[in-house]
Amino acid sequence: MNGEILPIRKTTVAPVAGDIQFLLEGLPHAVAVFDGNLRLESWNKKLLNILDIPESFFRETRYLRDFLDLVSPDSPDTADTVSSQMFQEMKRFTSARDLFPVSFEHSLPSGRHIEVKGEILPDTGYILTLLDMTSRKKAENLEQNDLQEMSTRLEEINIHRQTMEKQAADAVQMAEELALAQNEAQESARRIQAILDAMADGLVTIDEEAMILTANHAIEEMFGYTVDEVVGQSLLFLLNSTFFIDQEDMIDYFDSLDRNKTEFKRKETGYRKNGAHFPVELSIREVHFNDQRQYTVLVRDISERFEAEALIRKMALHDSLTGLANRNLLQQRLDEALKMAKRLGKKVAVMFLDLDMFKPVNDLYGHTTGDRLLRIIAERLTECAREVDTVARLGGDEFAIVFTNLDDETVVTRIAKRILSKIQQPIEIEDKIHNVATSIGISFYPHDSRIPEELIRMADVALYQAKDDGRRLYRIYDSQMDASAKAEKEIEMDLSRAIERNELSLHYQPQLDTIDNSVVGAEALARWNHPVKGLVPPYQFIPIAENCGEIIPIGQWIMETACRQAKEWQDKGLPPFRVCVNISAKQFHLSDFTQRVEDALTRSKLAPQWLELEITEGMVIADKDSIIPKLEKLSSLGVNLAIDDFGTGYSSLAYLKKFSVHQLKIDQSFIRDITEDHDDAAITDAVIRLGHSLGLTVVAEGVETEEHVQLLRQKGCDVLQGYHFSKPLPVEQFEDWIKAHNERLYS
Ligand SMILES: Nc1nc2c(ncn2[C@@H]2O[C@H](COP(=O)(O)O[C@H]3[C@@H](O)[C@H](n4cnc5c(=O)[nH]c(N)nc54)O[C@@H]3COP(=O)(O)O)[C@@H](O)[C@H]2O)c(=O)[nH]1
Repeated sequence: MNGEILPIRKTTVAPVAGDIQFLLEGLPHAVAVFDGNLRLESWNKKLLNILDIPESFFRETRYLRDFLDLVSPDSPDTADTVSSQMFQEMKRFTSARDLFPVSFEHSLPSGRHIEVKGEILPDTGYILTLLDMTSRKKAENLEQNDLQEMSTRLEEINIHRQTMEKQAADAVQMAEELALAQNEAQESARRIQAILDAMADGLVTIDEEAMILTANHAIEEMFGYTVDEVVGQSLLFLLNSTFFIDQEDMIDYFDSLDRNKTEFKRKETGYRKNGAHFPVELSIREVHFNDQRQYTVLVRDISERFEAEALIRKMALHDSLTGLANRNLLQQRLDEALKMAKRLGKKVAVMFLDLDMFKPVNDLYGHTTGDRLLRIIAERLTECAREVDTVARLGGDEFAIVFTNLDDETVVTRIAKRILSKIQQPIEIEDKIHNVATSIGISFYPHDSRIPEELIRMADVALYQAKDDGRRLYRIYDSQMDASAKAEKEIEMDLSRAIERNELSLHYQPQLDTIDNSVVGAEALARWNHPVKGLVPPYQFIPIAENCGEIIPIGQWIMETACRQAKEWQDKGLPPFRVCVNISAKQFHLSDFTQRVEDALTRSKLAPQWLELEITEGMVIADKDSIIPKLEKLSSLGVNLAIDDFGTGYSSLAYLKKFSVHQLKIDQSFIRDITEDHDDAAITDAVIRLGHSLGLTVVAEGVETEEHVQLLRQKGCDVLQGYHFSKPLPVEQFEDWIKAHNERLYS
């Protein structure tokens, strides 16, 4: 009885052609059965669906060859694939005697992916089964980080599974019925066995003692045993069950099944001959034969579904790049930590972190480097935190940590200090050293709040404060921060609409040649006329715009407006002078920044030598090597480059030599007290000499008095700017000022 299905239930139904058809329709895959001459004998409807053919196709006599033509048309572009070669081979045969069993995967012209199986039938004939693997194939190709697609995949697998379950259940039932007629029709039974053997799911029948009576071919493939080795064993032989204690227990379980239900499902662990474990789903049905109770057990390998579900669970809670917890898991852990802290009278801390200088690394060296850097940061954070804490990546360069079970808050401040120093350690990626840092905000339960969402918000507010206070430091939340954070958020929102609402304008402050007092330049300074708050000074809104990224559109608007204005003045006949535009770090580090400058010049038709870009020392020092080509490109365009606020940063001669800059602007803090403070005077003197030794023009800003003018003239400073000449003025007033100045100068 090796591999055959035993008669299970007495029936009056005799196995006639209609039964075979019925059975074929119940199978989970498309089937075509051919006689010894490879002429189509029977088929099921799934064959029509999978091959996309109408029922009329079967009106004429069909042969195996016709099907192979449908599955793999002779086309040069498919001829190279293994499956196409296989089909070519099969097409050469004219009778079932020449054929051989096949099993391979193939992509249909329709895009469906199928598994093709061909088996020689016991007496004579051939059975071709086509299993639709499209959803499984799609699932194999899924990107790990595409959670959405994974969900779709699971849905597809589930639908596929449900369909298979239904079909398999039907098949089992039909097998039972048809098997009853074995004695009357051995021929049909053998055919049935062949068809059941073509099933992808394993099928065993067991007696009341849970001993295996029959098994189909899929059981062999699934477990690695031959049917002979399986038959006569307990069902437990195929399982590594943590549910069934022993054979007795299993028998009790079967006994206890609800007789009113037709089918029972259990998830179990399959146990292969080679010792490997794999998840299986058992669908158990009770049947009666000669007054004896027996069971059919359909065994489905659910490894794929199991893995997909596990992966989805993991992806739903973890960041795919770093493997850290994601926002969802962080929230879960925070909830748990708060519950535990409440019970045990402990404290909990929420820490928010935001990397400084990550964006330029990402922009300049690409996302691969950016990703590697983030992974290193994740490792460092994990090293700093304790085992019990949850380290999460919230997205981009934002991280968070939940500290649980704290006795006192100092543990967290100690860890914050450790993190600050650890993150600042240089990171080497592909022979390149990168320097990033982090700002940290912290809130505490129960001190700040008992509500998880509030604690998160407060840590975020504290983080903002840390950034405002100069970055690379940590701040602990206090309620004062809320008011300023709220105001800042409001400004952020309003700023995003400032351009379209026409609330921004530029004021211009003249720069004069020290020798002849002619106007050589005008610095464009942004002004924001807020509808409610009135005039908001740039030192208030520019840093916020930088923080929230709004500086990119605002900075672009400023550059375009200044270029247009300069050209307009030239067209009006004013003696030409440079228009100087402050460029923020975020703007400058844009990969297409030079293109943006070129576009502004093209659109305004301003010649490049009349545009000066003011950048700060910090901006260029942060990434010297990659900045040099950018500065060179700008310089080759003919645009002037000035280092703003010189003296307040690195003031390194070495970098100045390398950069194609044209001008140094001495910071106004040195000029203010230059007449009284010897140090300021000495620094100003040194900067002027340094600038000249490098062939640069030196500009002094913040010139407020005639004494300033005299002293700076004495020291050889080239250009002067400050309230002594004029405050920054709106366009019309600036025009009036310049006309009056020129009249005085040249009349
Ligand atoms: N990225 C951009 N930053 C900008 C832009 N416009 C302004 N800013 C930056 O905002 C800061 C404040 O600017 P503002 O209030 O306009 O102050 C400038 C001058 O008004 C002021 N100044 C000039 N002369 C004097 C003086 O004699 N005394 C005195 N007390 N202040 C004076 O100095 C500011 C110009 O500074 P700088 O840019 O360093 O040349 C300021 O940091 C601006 O950079 C913008 O469009 N984009």
